[in-house]
Amino acid sequence: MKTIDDLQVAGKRVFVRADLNVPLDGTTITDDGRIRAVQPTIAKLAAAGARVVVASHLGRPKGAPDPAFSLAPAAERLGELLGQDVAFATDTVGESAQATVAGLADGQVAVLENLRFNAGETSKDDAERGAFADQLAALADLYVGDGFGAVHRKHASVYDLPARLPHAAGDLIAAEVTVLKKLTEDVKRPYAVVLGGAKVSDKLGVIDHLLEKADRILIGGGMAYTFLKAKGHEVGKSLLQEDQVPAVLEYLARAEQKGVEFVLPVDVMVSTDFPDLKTKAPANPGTVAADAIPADQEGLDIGPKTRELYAAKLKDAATIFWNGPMGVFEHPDYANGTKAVAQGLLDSEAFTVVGGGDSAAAVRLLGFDENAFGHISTGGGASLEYLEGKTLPGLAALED
Ligand SMILES: Nc1ncnc2c1ncn2[C@@H]1O[C@H](COP(=O)(O)OP(=O)(O)O)[C@@H](O)[C@H]1O
Ligand SMILES: O=C(OP(=O)(O)O)[C@H](O)COP(=O)(O)O
Repeated sequence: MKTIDDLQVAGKRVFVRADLNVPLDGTTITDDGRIRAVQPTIAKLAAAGARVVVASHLGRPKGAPDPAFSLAPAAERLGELLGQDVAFATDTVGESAQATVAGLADGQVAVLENLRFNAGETSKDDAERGAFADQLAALADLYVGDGFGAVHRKHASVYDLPARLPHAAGDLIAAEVTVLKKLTEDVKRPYAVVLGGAKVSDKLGVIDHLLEKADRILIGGGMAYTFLKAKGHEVGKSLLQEDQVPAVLEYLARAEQKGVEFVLPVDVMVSTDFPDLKTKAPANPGTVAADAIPADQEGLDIGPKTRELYAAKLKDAATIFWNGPMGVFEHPDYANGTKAVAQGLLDSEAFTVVGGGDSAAAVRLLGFDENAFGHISTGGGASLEYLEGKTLPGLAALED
């Protein structure tokens, strides 16, 4: 893979595919970690005289403009971090984008509006994605892939665009791959993996591979309820991926055969209603045994006994990989499980890797020192699929 140092960027329009998918409260960025992570690449290109065109997705809009998912706040924050004005195009490939890019002088930076406001970005149809990639390619001379959090997506800006322009990997992708590679080669044991979060259907599949690698797999977050259901327990209104129950049963059986330890919640925090994340009004959750979730309740965090159990299961690990919060950490009443796991990583002697936009944000928002962890990856699904040994579209596309 070429790096940006291999490119002649002075005077050129350089398209940087970043992952600026940051958590927002309205238009306020609650954690800017992903912007800080890619800022050095953008600063380096600008300092070398490039006209930098930054593009990203944010959230999952449905292929059409939606102001709730605008990248305008991210563009503003990027400008603050760079200490220079950053232009913002109010569309991605239309008149505003074309005029904004045409107006860039050497060393200046622009951010385009959310790539996913265009159906072509995420289309499964090669021709539709290709047509959108052609429009993006018209805005640039060179391509730098540095959105590590999205390299597992076969999307136009990640996969099709680099085939149309001379390309290189940015410094963030290079750094992420260097650390994650270590976990695929020589892993110190016991190797514990903690999985949680809300993107359950995306992430359940990686367990298939982890069963060949990990010694211990701890399950929390929204993912836990599909496991509890597979164990024959009712899960009330909790997140459930019913169609994955047979796969989970197979994982549990294979783990037993292989001597891989699956650790599931023994108790959970529940409520009849999803908490108000805006006002953070007290939610007064109840605590119930994991096999006794009432039909009208939703599991929103691991319970106190599970917190202790998970801390104990992490204590003697030599390597820990963690993706996905243990609960709805954005509300203080459901943050304790995520806090306990973060603390569990720090209390171990292990080499620790935390992956994922929300997991990394949770660590910082809950007051932990990010430098105390071995590595904080900007990608959750991306790092899991990398560890799986899969060919990631956004990395394959950067190869020569
Ligand atoms: N039990 C649960 N029910 C619903 N949502 C949950 C639950 N546990 C965690 N979450 C949510 O999961 C989200 C993060 O999931 P995900 O995007 O998969 O993680 P990451 O970005 O770290 O890869 C958080 O917004 C959190 O509120
Ligand atoms: O947040 C992201 O992934 P993550 O939650 O796995 O860390 C990336 O920005 C990818 O977003 P997507 O899962 O909507 O494609």
